[in-house]
Amino acid sequence: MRIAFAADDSNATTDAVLAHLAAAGHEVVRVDALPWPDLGAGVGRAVAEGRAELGVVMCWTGTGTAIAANKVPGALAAVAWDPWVARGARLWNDANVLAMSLKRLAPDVAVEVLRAFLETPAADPDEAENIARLKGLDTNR
Ligand SMILES: O=C(CO)[C@H](O)[C@H](O)COP(=O)(O)O
Repeated sequence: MRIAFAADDSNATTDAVLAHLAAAGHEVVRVDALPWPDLGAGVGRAVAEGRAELGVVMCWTGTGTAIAANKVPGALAAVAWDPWVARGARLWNDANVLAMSLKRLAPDVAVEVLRAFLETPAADPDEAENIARLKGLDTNR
């Protein structure tokens, strides 16, 4: 799968995420933009324009890059800090960008969260109406 990735810092957690993406055979599309609003929006655009199927953004908290990605119509970014939340973001929200804190998640936890996000299929059919409403908000701004 093609995964757009950007982070505004690097440490053992970002290294573990990138190592997992490579080991799992994903093609990583690096978005080299700074500061964090630009990198979040850059990953959002990469996904919304079809240059990547999913995106991963990482900043100190995960929140700023998620907010920035969510400014791009077609990008649905979710902050996740454990695998259950990451699975829910895919199943119930159809999220296509995962945002994680590079400061607060240990490397092994970040990889578990990432795996849950990547391995969960998008959108439970029971949520179709809610997800359509969510996507409709893009055009109602
Ligand atoms: O978590 C973040 C945004 O939500 C940033 O990573 C944090 O604020 C540091 O950014 P900068 O070094 O550009 O001031």
